[in-house]
Amino acid sequence: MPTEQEQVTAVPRIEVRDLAKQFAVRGGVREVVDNVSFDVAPGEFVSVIGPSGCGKSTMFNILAGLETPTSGEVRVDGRDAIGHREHFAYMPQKDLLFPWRTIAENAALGLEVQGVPRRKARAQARELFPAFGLAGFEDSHPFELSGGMRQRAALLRTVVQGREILLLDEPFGALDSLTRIEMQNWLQGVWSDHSWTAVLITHDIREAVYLSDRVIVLSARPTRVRLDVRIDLERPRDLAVTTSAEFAAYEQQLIEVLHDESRKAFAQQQEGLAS
Ligand SMILES: Nc1ncnc2c1ncn2[C@@H]1O[C@H](COP(=O)(O)OP(=O)(O)OP(=O)(O)O)[C@@H](O)[C@H]1O
Repeated sequence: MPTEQEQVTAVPRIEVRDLAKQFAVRGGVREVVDNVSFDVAPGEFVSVIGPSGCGKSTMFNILAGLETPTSGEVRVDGRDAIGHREHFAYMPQKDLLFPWRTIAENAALGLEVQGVPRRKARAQARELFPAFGLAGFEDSHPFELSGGMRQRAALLRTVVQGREILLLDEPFGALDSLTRIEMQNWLQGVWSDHSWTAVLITHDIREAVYLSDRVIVLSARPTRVRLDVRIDLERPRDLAVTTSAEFAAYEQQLIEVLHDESRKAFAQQQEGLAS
């Protein structure tokens, strides 16, 4: 455990400062992100929740270097990261594996694109198969795997490229509830084994509390940080913690704020429809 002094002086892994994003739309501009600021410490697991359409994916695209902000800063390990794509291992909602490639071939693809020779890339990817629960499936094709396994293979493909900050955009949204719980437990395990820093977008408050050190609630559009809550539940966590009074209190606090913002977002959408 770092000392209190080390925690105070450590450079945050990710610094987001006064981030704003507007899109040009017919008849004007659409303000989507409005002065969002937060830090993520090295090794921290932070979840981001917010009403539908508030700007979560836009913010993630800026972090991932896929979109440039209108103003504000993103720094990774103290350095400007705007427009840089190399820092983040991205786990999307859909696995995006190539159906005609084997899992090992899919997993090595990112390395091969970076110029690593094919044999070396595949050997490097294969080393991670056991930790990702994929041992024995190296030569299978995506259609032979379950949804959860395909998601793990997609994450393996980005992690093997040495990107140690995970950006997880609702990665379990399409999975059935039992597989989802298995994946949450698996993610908790690999996250702590590898000391990754992780930022997760989710609509599931229970998932956010269960996995996170902190949960950030974003407001309705244009989005701002409405609440930033530290989750002080002991780790490692197991399912029993989800029935505790502390867990329920966190859920309640987050649900109230999220519902308040969702009502505003819904009203905005109604106004938009009426105008
Ligand atoms: N390229 C674009 N041009 C114009 N508007 C955009 C563009 N990209 C996103 N938006 C708008 O920005 C807003 C936020 O979209 P975004 O996808 O970031 O929200 P979200 O919080 O991720 O939504 P959800 O929770 O439903 O996935 C939406 O109103 C969307 O229409």
